Amino acid sequence: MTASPLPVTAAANGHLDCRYFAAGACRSCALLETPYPQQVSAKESWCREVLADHAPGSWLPAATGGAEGFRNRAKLAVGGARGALTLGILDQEFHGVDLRDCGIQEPAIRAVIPVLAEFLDATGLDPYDVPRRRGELKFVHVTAAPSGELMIRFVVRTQFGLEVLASRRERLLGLVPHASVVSVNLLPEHKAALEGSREVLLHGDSLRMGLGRVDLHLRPQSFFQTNTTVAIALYDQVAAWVDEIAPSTLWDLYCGVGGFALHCAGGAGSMGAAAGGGSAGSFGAVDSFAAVDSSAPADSFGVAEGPATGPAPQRRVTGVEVSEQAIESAKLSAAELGADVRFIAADATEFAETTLGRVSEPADTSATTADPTSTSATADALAPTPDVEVPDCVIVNPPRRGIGARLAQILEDSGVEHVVYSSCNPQSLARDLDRMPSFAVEQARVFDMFPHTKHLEAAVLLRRRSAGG
Ligand SMILES: C[S@@+](CC[C@H](N)C(=O)[O-])C[C@H]1O[C@@H](n2cnc3c(N)ncnc32)[C@H](O)[C@@H]1O
Repeated sequence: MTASPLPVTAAANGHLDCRYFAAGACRSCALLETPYPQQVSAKESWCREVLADHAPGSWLPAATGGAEGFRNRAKLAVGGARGALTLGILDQEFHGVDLRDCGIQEPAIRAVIPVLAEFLDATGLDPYDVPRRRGELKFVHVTAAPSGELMIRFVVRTQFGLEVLASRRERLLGLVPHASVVSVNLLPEHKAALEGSREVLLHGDSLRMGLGRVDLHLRPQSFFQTNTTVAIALYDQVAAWVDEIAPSTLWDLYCGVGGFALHCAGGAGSMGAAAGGGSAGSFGAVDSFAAVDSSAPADSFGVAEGPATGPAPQRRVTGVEVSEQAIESAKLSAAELGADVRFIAADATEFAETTLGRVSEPADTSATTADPTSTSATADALAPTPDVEVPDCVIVNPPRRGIGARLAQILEDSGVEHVVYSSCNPQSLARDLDRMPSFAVEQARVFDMFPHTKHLEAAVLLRRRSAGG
């Protein structure tokens, strides 16, 4: 299948018309036929239902960032035939379906897809043929920064594919001069995976994600929230909660490249002053949020609307993340901001257990978030941590599986007063809350990170119940 030269999407009143969807060629946006405001209210209702036993004190209005052009990352399967490649998805027979005009991608991604298709066509490399297990080109991953700069990653099967692409590096940079990072990832195995473990940088090493108050650095294999506008809303909401709590010691577990830790370090507004120049201090993107549920009660925990004034509180912040690369990026961002944040490459559960002390074994010991491969890698990082104290507040933002029984029990048995839990899976969030009965859910908010799908991000603010409360 080849690309259509016709524009295929048009958004009106938050509704996205998509010819790919209408033709049945792509059904990834399963909720596309539901008007966008209804999608959001249905997600809120579902989330309230899933968390009903935990009775949040209040629900803040859902944060949304628009129904079109919101995805900052495309993971495009390469299909078609040599010289006539498709970039998009593979159908059930593994034939390429070209989605270069997909309307949910950020404009910078939509603009570069045809350029990348032409570049790859000119290499003479074959797309990977799944049934025959032959060919070279598997995926192209593109991430767009708010500046329009790009990270482009090619996933290939063999060293040969890598060498062909490396030999055409200059040509690619001529075609896409705003590519800050270009890399090739090797996935030699025949398996349903989007990338392998070996990554070879051809150009640059990290993409600067300018989020307003904080610039984060993103390397090829690190996690980043897929919707930049909504990610900023999430970071600002959590920073507002943390500022209200005013902890002197804060942990950000599963910190990735440091989004929460850096937004919360030193209090809202102080980061801009610390950063000086650049994009610091701009709150432009936050202005575009729509408050979808106007029925939610207003209270003092709003999203920060601008830089706070006055001296920044002294706050000791520690970020913990299993990916060493992500931690390197976080340290770089902290240094640029002049933020005194300690970042540690470690398993979150092991870190908490080592620091807060051993706890009684939870009932279901099978459910653990500890990464079995991380033990030796993190042992050194964890050995002596004399300057890490029991925190007043812990932020957790785990993968879909949640924090699991062990970490939940550690937090339950600790002296930690507040937990902020940001989750992309309300069901694992509810399970983890069941394991922490000492905490009450004070506030909750849905962040529509993934429009047109049933997925969502939910953040809750927890406070330890007072004795007898
Ligand atoms: C949902 S992402 C959140 C990242 C970050 N908070 C952000 O906003 O970008 C989950 C992160 O947890 C990390 N992770 C996965 N398992 C972990 C573990 N056992 N201990 C620490 N970090 C882990 C992943 O590498 C990933 O960066």
